[in-house]
Amino acid sequence: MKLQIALDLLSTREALLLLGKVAPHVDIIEIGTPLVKAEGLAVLRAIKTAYPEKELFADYKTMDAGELEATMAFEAGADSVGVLALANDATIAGAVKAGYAHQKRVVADLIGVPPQYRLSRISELKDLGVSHVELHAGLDEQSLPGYSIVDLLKTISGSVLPFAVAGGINASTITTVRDAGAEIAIVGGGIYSAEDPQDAARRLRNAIK
Ligand SMILES: O=C(CO)[C@H](O)[C@H](O)COP(=O)(O)O
Repeated sequence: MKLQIALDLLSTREALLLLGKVAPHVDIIEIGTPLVKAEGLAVLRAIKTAYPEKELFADYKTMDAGELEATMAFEAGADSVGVLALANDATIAGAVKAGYAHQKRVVADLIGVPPQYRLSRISELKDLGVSHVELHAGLDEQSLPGYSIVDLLKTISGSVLPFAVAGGINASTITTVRDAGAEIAIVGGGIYSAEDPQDAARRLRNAIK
């Protein structure tokens, strides 16, 4: 299983400072939605220039104009881009078309898809040419009473596509995510909010070695 850091920060400077500490421990660098909203395409270019050997994921959460937004991200250096699974099929198909054109990856983010529809939506996404999905409890959902990553993981069992997982993963839950069959564990706050982000990233890496 790969480890992806979600840079849900507000400036390129903060992102580069954090990566200076944690990059050796992660496989994929995610430009988080707040960061790309704050800094635009320039942050993709800056991070890809600084870390050309790392896979770069742009968390666009695209809901419309799939081909255009995916193309923008790919041309700025992203290796993969996120489109919302809730988007219209035409949006998904547009993003997939851009992925083929650039030989890069489109990830459909299941955030907001009700649990009972997740598996059927994944089958439809597969038919649309999507190769990977993200099982995702967003920051707001995680803050609700009773949120449990174990319950979240139950809803992906039987997926016909490889999946990443995001939803407040930390060093004590990452092995559960791996054991559920995830291809990628995405960690944001578990690293950037830790007292010692370098140590947090190292412990996450060691847990899944
Ligand atoms: O996309 C996101 C929120 O919408 C986050 O990047 C994702 O949830 C990972 O962060 P965390 O580990 O803090 O949940």
